[in-house]
Amino acid sequence: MAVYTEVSDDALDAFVGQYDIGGVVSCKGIAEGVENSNYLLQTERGAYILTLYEKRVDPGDLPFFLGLMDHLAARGLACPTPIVGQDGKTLRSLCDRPAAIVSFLSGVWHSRPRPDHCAALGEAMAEMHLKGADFPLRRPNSLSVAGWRPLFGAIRDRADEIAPGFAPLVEAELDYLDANWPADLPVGLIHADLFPDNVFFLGQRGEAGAERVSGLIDFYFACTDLLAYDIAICLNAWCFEPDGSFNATKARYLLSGYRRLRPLSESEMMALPLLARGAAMRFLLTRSYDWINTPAGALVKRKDPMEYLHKLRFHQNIAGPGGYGIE
Ligand SMILES: Nc1ncnc2c1ncn2[C@@H]1O[C@H](COP(=O)(O)OP(=O)(O)OP(=O)(O)O)[C@@H](O)[C@H]1O
Ligand SMILES: N[C@@H](CCO)C(=O)O
Repeated sequence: MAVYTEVSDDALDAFVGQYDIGGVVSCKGIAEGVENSNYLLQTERGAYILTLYEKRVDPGDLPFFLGLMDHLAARGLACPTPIVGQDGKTLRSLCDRPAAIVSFLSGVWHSRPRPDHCAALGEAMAEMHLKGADFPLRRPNSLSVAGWRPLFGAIRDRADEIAPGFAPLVEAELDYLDANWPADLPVGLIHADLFPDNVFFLGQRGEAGAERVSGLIDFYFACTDLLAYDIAICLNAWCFEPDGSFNATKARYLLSGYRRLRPLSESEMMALPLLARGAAMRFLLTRSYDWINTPAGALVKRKDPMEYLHKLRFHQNIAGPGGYGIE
């Protein structure tokens, strides 16, 4: 459970008193997520999400994240809207952490998404890319190719705790990614963490095509980067089965859904295997870092780095976009 910071009743009442959302009815820690402390806040006016920003979020980036959600929500994308306080601000401080309240979105996420969910995800991601195109702020992706080597440097000494032979394997892959990472693909606003738990669906469950995306959440890795890299992250996060096998049908649906709204160039298609290797490396490294560094006693379930080592190996053997079910 991702609650790193406990909030006392008095501190919460004083905090919520700075908004026009009524008094606190209840506030419960949310048993999902690994990055920040999240609470489901029920007030006299309705349901909200209270987030206290923790370790990996740079406070200097918060105006970007909150401004982005505001921008996308104003253009009709289903995403949380930051709530403005009586002082006109969305960002303030609680228990010595930066904190904000955002709107609550209904829906459920699917731990085993079907192909039709992947198609809907593809469309929603393309809609986000299009609606983010005129967002005026920029934020470089600190977890892209230039950030991976320093991240690995921070865990290299304990790399054998992840897997025997982990260090040389990662170093060889980093050399390859550094040498081949594309520089000339379309760039824009990307989510960069669009995993199934960050995409909510509503509608008739169980019936293919009957559910619609009701919300994208967790914009706290959003940045300015290659648009196709966002797709590569999703190929990793949505298209592998629990037994580790790759589901090319899901990949085809995901890419077709995306291309219905935003066509992909030939160069973007050809770059997908490389971008997917990079995306696998990103989550392999952050999960490895967390595996080694999560504080004892934190109410959080660590995510398995080995899942991403397996995915990396899969993409290393893909020659072109045909490997993802498309030509
Ligand atoms: N706006 C929202 N509406 C409804 N539920 C939300 C909202 N924001 C967050 N949640 C709930 O809180 C959980 C954790 O949120 P979030 O994914 O932002 O946390 P996180 O710590 O950044 O996690 P991670 O980066 O691991 O996905 C979500 O799975 C969801 O259940
Ligand atoms: N979605 C990430 C956690 C947040 O970065 C993962 O599954 O590793």
